[in-house]
Amino acid sequence: MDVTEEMSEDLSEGEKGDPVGETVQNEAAQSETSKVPLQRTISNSEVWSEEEDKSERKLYIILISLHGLVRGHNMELGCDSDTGGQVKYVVELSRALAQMPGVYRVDLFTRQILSPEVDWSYGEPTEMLSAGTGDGEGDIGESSGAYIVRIPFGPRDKYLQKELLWPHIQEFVDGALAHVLNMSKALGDQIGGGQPVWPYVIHGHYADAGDSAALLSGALNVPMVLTGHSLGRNKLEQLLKQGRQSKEDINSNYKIMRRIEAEELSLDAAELVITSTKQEIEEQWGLYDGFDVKLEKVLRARARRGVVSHGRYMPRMVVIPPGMDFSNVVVTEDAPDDGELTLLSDGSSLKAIPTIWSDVMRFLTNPHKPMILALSRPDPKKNITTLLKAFGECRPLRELANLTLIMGNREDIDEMSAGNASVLTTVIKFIDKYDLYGQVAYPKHHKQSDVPDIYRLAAKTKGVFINPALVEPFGLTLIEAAAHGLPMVATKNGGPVDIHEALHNGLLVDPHDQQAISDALLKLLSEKNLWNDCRKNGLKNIHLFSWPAHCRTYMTRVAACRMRHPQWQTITPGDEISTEESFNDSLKDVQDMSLRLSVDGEKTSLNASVDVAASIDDPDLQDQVKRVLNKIKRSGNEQADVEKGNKMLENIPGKYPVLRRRRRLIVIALDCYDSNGAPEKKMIKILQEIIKAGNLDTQVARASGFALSTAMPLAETTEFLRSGKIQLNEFDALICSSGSEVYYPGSYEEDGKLYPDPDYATHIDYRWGCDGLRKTILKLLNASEDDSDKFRSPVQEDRTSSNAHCISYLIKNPSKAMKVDDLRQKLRMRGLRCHPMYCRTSTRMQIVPLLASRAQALRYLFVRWRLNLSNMYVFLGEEGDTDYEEMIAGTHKTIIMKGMTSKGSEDLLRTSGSYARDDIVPGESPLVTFVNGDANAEEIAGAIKKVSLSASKM
Ligand SMILES: O=c1ccn([C@@H]2O[C@H](COP(=O)(O)OP(=O)(O)O[C@H]3O[C@H](CO)[C@@H](O)[C@H](O)[C@H]3O)[C@@H](O)[C@H]2O)c(=O)[nH]1
Ligand SMILES: O=P(O)(O)OC[C@H]1O[C@](O)(CO)[C@@H](O)[C@@H]1O
Repeated sequence: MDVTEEMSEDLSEGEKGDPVGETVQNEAAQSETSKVPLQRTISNSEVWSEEEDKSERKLYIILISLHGLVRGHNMELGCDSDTGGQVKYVVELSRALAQMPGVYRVDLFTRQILSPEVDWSYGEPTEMLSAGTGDGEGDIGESSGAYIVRIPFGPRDKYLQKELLWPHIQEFVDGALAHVLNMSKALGDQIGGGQPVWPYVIHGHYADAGDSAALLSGALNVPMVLTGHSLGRNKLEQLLKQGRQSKEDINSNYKIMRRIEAEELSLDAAELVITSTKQEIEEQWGLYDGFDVKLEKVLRARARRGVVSHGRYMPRMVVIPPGMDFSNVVVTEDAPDDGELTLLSDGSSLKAIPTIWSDVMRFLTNPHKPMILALSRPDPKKNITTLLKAFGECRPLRELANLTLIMGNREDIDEMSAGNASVLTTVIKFIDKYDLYGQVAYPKHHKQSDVPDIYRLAAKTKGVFINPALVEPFGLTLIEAAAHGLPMVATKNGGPVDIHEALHNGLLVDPHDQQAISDALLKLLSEKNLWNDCRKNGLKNIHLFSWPAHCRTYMTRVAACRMRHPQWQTITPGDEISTEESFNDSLKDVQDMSLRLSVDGEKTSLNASVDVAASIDDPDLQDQVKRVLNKIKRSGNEQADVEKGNKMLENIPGKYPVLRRRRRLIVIALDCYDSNGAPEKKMIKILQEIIKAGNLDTQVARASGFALSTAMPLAETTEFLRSGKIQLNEFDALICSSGSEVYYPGSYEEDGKLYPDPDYATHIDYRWGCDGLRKTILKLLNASEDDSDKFRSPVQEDRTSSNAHCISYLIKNPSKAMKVDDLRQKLRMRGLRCHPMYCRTSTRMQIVPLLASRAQALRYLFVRWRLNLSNMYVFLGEEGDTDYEEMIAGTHKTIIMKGMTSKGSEDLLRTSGSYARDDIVPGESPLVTFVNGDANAEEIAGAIKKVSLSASKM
């Protein structure tokens, strides 16, 4: 049964909804033409208002493109599977966004690669792409502009192609988080009046950066945007269709299942998905569990009418095609002449022509013939070999034209990746087979600056650009060709359909149909009028693809997202305070301040107090006083006297977690349970030893804290600790119920009762639809809410373990339980975004919010209390609950205790054919060490030292 039908009782209101996604592309440019039927012109009021934002907003935007071969000058494009159009896209987008009024800084995060295998420029920690335009009042801001920020992660001295980066994503996220916290603070000092300037949006490009952006935006509680560029499900479909590799081989070569899961997670977390074409929404994203065209329509219509959707969400999709950098384009609207080529055939003026022309022409017997140009990475999916066959087997085409293949740069084919090498070998074999010598050019090298000249050469010969890719998500080369007056023949699969609809500059073909390819090329090359029309149309409409127009639409769409950023409800002394002494000094200052207020005017009115607060020089102190006053205001007593504030301030030391004053946190996350899911007694002993180990070194002991991280709820955790006579306040933090609650023993406590951190609750609340989930899970698992029916029901809600952000179930028979992969898929298909997991030796299933987990809880401690992740030491077993893998990697240090856990819950994690643990966790890392489960305090302290040392050598 169709999912929307199945949900009919929830979503019964047969709304019509708008068409899915919206093509609001480049409306500013669009107003210059009325010819483009597929685009909806959005109204001026929807467009980012320059005037308003120039004065009021100073935005900080983060883009992520992960693999690291990204730089602002002489980009290496087309060399391998990492150096594709996305690199150019993100660099040009960063520059263009930084030019937008209201945008202060754009950071493009990528990997720092310090390896002799790649150019030194990829190792520079930062690179300025463009200077800022200041704050709109003529000042150039200190940190404004567009920057590439290179974050080290994974092996420092090795280049890793994008398919191998998956196990290192957690480390990237932590490194990026540290940068964001510093930058937000620095920007706060520069332009935010001392308040942190949080990222306005975090935008992931491609699956890997989407995965990272989901975690980072979740850790910071800011909106996420996604651009897919090229989608895994589509690639898998196409590769299977080609029939050359089995699904297993495709998975092992391309890590395709891990990539697909990353794309699904990105859909779960993103507020907005930017696509380059309409086709990408319907036919590509439509293949994903987490996106359903029909359901998206219904949910959007309901949201517009304010009708509840029972916690179901679909990201908003919007078509905004990329722009182009026109600065290197030289073209005249008139038909080209071949004057420069004539000079060349004289042999007298070689110097007058671009070098790349002679590099191409040396292959050709008659360089005056029209040139069929293909320019792409030598990736099998670009289908260059079918083009070669089409050319080689079509006599009239060979007589009429030459073929030029620009396939990146190469030194030695044997050194290239298997896929790329096989394309090049086949090309050379076909040239030989069809005896195409003198008719096909395939230069070994070209520079980025040569690319415009290559298009110009093809246009001069009245040639044609061809992109025969099996599927092309967008196709930057097609707009580049059009901008140079070169008509196109392009695949009818993917973006070219939209490009053709906008530009009318050529013909579309079935890329699997060799005959159709040669026919289309012949037609376009031989019908002069058609060729001229296509050239003119392309040139006339190319302005539709402009970056400034892209950015205006982009900013409008982002502005419509529900804005979120870290906000603490509870009183927190200023961010600056890092030592106990300075903390106490500041606190005393605030108390003095308050005391003065109350002495000066006993019943000082709140407004008068606010005025006095405003006169305090120190912004942090001022902030603290304001917070207290606001709190009084919120209490509803307009004329509240300041004594009340004093009382609250006096109470701060007792209420305020000591975490901020810690330099090091030892986190114990050992999942040791017996077959009933009860905590094993041996845990007590090991907890005692770890605490002892942490206190052994008296120098660091004072600044060291402990946290316990567990699937158990608070009551059970407390009970267990008591049974071992371990004081609750040995721990600074308790991360309970699989990361759905955080407690600070000794703080947030009233009448001996411990309350969870309310700010954490707000932080993880994103997309949490508790009631909808409860209902759906009962349906999916064929379970019953009725206690009298509980013997028949395969699961039963464990109410004592559930809380506002965790639904816990007892599993009756783990061998029959649905795997996490399956359950998550079914929930996603219904628009329910959450984090399902099994724990306590598969005796419990817990559903927590999408971005809540024990790993994310540690990131929260970093954001909230500035306890740097790299100063955390996490103790784990060799197995654990299904959220355990995410805790192994990251910038924290991990100590794995051997033989501690007899059984985890991993059996219930993945279905067969899914991705593997190696795609989540790095095989070896200097940040991970091992110690025996029966180790004593000295041995444990030794392991802590050992991992610190190996980490310091990274
Ligand atoms: O030898 C080469 C090959 C390519 N390029 C350049 O690299 C870019 C390639 O981009 P594109 O043709 O769009 O293909 P991909 O590399 O596959 O890029 C992916 O990302 C792009 C941006 O989203 C989308 O347009 C594509 O459809 C998608 O496959 C273009 O600027 C080319 O000029 C070179 O400079 N030299
Ligand atoms: O073949 P795939 O894996 O879909 O990758 C293509 C993508 O990879 C890149 O080349 C680099 O990330 C992109 O430019 C492009 O989006």
